[in-house]
Amino acid sequence: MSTPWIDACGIHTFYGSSHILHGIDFTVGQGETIGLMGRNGMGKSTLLKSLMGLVKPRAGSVAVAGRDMTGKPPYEVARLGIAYVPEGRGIFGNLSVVENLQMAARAGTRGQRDWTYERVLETFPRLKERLGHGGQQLSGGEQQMLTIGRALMTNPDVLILDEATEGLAPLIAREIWRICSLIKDSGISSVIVDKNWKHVTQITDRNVILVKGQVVFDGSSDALHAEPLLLEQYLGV
Ligand SMILES: Nc1ncnc2c1ncn2[C@@H]1O[C@H](COP(=O)(O)OP(=O)(O)OP(=O)(O)O)[C@@H](O)[C@H]1O
Repeated sequence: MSTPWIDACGIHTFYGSSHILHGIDFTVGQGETIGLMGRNGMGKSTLLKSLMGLVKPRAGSVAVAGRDMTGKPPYEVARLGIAYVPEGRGIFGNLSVVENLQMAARAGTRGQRDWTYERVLETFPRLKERLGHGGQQLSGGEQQMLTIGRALMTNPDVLILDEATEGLAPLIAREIWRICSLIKDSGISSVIVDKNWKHVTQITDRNVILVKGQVVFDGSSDALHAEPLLLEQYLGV
């Protein structure tokens, strides 16, 4: 089997004395699209931050592309091809759409430049109409498109999307799901956190559910659909 892009073992993460993640194993294989689910406060964002080096796990290890990155800073993790779109986004509001995209441009870890400025604009027609606008003039949905577009400009191997469609109008959310499918088809691995399990499982190969900082389910979308009681018990649907 090829080396996974991300391979985390036995992660324990704390905020002060609060023990949030209790020994999580989490892998992202090459070309895999993974849904990370669970109710509010179960530790999804904390897991993503632990993978990215934004929060330092107290125990366990994180390998990226076969290299031990445990405790390494976020920019080093990002340089190994992991693009992270945090909850609540984080574009540069005082820069235009063009500037936000162009400042992110770089080749990927294998020199790939599949995602060019032109391709990103083709993928996000709405952004194309707003090139000169400042980041802060965009709607929430457009800001989310811009953050995803910016992440793609780095030609990542893995795209991590926290709360992919949170707070977006249904039509815009649908557009984000369309883009997630395109990203999957392009061969980029992704980890998608979203409340809408129906949309998530339509495009994911594998789904991981967290309850109180532990993995309670790790399986295919078909396996999850076949167990409606799990959905009710773990996701409250
Ligand atoms: N910076 C922090 N300091 C202290 N506690 C925190 C911090 N960030 C999160 N927590 C707590 O850690 C737990 C897990 O939070 P986390 O954000 O990882 O959950 P989540 O599954 O992503 O949920 P949500 O969908 O609400 O973001 C929660 O109890 C939360 O209150």
